[in-house]
Amino acid sequence: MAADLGCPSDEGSHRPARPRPGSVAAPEPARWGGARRGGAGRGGADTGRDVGGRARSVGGGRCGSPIARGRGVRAGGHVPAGRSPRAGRGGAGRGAAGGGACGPATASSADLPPPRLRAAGRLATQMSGEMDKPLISRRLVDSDGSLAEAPSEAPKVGVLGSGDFARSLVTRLLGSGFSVVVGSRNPKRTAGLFPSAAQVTFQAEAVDSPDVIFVAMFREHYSSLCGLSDQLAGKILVDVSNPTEQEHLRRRESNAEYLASLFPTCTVVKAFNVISAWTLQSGPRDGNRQVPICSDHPEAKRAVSEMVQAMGFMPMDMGSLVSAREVEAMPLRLLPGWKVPALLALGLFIFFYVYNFVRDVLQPYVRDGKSKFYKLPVSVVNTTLPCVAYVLLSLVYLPGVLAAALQLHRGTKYRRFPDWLDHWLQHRKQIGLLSFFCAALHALYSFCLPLGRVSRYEVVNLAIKQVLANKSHLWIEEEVWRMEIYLSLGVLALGTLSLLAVTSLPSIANSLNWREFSFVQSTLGFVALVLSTLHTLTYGWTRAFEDSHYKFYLPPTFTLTLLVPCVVILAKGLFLLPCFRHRLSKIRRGWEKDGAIKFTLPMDHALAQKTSHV
Ligand SMILES: NC(=O)C1=CN([C@@H]2O[C@H](COP(=O)(O)OP(=O)(O)OC[C@H]3O[C@@H](n4cnc5c(N)ncnc54)[C@H](OP(=O)(O)O)[C@@H]3O)[C@@H](O)[C@H]2O)C=CC1
Ligand SMILES: [Cu+2]
Repeated sequence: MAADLGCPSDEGSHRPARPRPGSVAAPEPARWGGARRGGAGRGGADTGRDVGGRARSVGGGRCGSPIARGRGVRAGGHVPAGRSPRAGRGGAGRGAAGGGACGPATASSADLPPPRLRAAGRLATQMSGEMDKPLISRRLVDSDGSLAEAPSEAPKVGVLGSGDFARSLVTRLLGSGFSVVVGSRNPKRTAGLFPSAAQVTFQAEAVDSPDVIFVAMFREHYSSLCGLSDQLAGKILVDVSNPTEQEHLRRRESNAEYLASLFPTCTVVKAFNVISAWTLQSGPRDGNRQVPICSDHPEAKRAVSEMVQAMGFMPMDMGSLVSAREVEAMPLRLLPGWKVPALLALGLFIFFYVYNFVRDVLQPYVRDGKSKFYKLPVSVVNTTLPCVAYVLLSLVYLPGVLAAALQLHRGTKYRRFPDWLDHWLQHRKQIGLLSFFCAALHALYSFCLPLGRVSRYEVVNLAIKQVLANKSHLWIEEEVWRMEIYLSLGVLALGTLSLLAVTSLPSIANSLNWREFSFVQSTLGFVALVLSTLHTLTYGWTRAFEDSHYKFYLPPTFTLTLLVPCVVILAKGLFLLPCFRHRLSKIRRGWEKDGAIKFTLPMDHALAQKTSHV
């Protein structure tokens, strides 16, 4: 497959003349200063990590690649003699045949010089130390704020391409202490776009000295690099590209695998495709620090991982190059995990909106000819939102109840739940957050209600009626109490829900231990459900029993919404009964009804004896 895609070998390919249009800064020893933010290149330099030329340790140090440690890769960067870095991909055959992929006809993957990869490993090792150093060295910053010159001993990295991504990458690499050489088809035109510390030259010259070369180009232009295959042999090519959704669906082979098939004598590493040019430029943030990396060659992967760390990101080992397809799919995903919960929320919203419309707008219009269509934008929405929030909240706790019932029924926890229940359990967080969102909107709408003309006219009209009826004091004690309790319970329910929402944020969740997390999510979540139920009941009060509230024979909306939450609350109450609680806790600790495992609870021998042979 790979060989078919390759372009013919081009041993005698001509090289373009090599003028040096880009400024090559005079090398100077590095002295590291404070962090800064400021303009360099197009959008301003970011805070890169200054680690160049100082740290010498890896593996043992805290900047040692977790990938290398986790996978048992030797820190020395040694490749066993005779073992090709690309042996796993069968590159030797392709390279020797010279018919398919780009590359010298005689080159094979077995010819790949390990020292080159070792050098790359050392390069990254140099860069990866002392992560807490200031991000950009003062020496690298010109008086005009642009990046000036890279230190002489800084390891050299190549970048092919001069587009948006290349420019951000170069800025960050320079800020992280690397020396960068950019390869462009037209260096004269593009040199001005890069910080002056970067050397901008023709592609052929740019790939000569660095061992690691970023290919910051689109896939369709990869084959235009075939003429450089001699010089690229044995080097690490970093594929940063992303396909479009259509391309991803159409092609079975990832961009990185395609690049590897074009250059069988190179080692291809997939990395950085999930990081946008903007993030590269502005610096990593908590949410998007992870950089998935995959390659068939552990040493190359380690070298790139350590560069990733040196640039302030977090490498994530995704295995061999076959995973590149999965890595390339990552930026294409649109809110994975939210589709079903969002559709569920939308479905519930539409159902309750139509139901409320029929009861509150259509029925008065049909029966009395009263136009209440003004209720559509605010009033009907505000009666719908709490229904959706409340039902969604109960749907967060219903699958847990169903799972417990299933375990009780089966008498074991070692049988898989049906797929639908599994999926439901996995989506509880998203359903809960959507419930919080609807509840928060309901609170906002309720605050805004008095601002509308409707409530103003209603108050004035009521006042006029009172005056005409010669009544001076309107005070219905029961209504006052109902509303006070109703409001207070609503605020408490929303407050508890916000606590749940906040603790579901990864940064907060990570700071809690398991017991704290489950207390908040399980116990407080249940409290929120009970508070919401009481809020709904005080809203409904006696209306469920009054005929006038059955419009078109449809019961009031709140009675419908009470259905699922009440089932959940009752079931939870049921599972708290000692007989169910003990059995459930035994099952969850490994006991099985008819299975091989006869489990005895240490604290309760008598009960264990009674139930172990049920
Ligand atoms: N932009 C982003 O935020 C991200 C981009 N990426 C990936 O990075 C790669 C580059 O993206 P981006 O910088 O936005 O793209 P651009 O179109 O801005 O840049 C592509 C560069 O490729 C070079 N190139 C080399 N050969 C050719 C050719 N034959 N035809 C056209 N251009 C050629 C050009 O540089 P020159 O003229 O100097 O040779 C050009 O500047 C893509 O694969 C993209 O998927 C990945 C993550 C994020
Ligand atoms: Cu409410």
